[in-house]
Amino acid sequence: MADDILDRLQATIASRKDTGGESDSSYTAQLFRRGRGRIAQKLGEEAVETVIAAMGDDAAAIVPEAADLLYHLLVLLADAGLSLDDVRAELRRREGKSGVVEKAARTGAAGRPLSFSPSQGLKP
Ligand SMILES: N=c1c2ncn([C@@H]3O[C@H](COP(=O)(O)OP(=O)(O)OP(=O)(O)O)[C@@H](O)[C@H]3O)c2ncn1[C@@H]1O[C@H](COP(=O)(O)O)[C@@H](O)[C@H]1O
Repeated sequence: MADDILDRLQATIASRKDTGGESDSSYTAQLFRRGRGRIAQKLGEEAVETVIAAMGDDAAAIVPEAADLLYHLLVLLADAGLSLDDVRAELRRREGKSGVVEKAARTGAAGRPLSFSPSQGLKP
């Protein structure tokens, strides 16, 4: 059995997908049955609940919301035929590359904040 809880959870989710989403007693199977739109909607709800918890005073309240978020993200990845390894590979590709430098290369804005004027909108 995998050491890491995320790997074990991913394996459980994959096994629910393999059953063809038939089990009534499995929330994961129900999600697969309802399809990508429902899974994405639940992920969005859990993200909003995480944000709401983050805006409160109780840091510990973020933890269960983060767990809901990660669980639903793993279901979404599985539904799309992807896995944590795909995300790990992307994170490895980014490793050591500053987010500020990456953004500057993408926008040409050298990390400067955008300015706003009513006539011209947002400009770097
Ligand atoms: N980690 C989780 C997990 N986190 C959250 N959830 C479910 O996600 C749902 C979260 O949705 P909400 O908070 O909006 O609650 P809700 O109102 O009941 O949800 P909806 O009716 O709106 O869908 C709840 O039903 C939770 O029980 C999870 N369900 C399952 N797992 C893991 O998945 C495994 C397999 O679960 P089953 O597929 O149910 O056997 C379990 O052993 C756990 O390890």
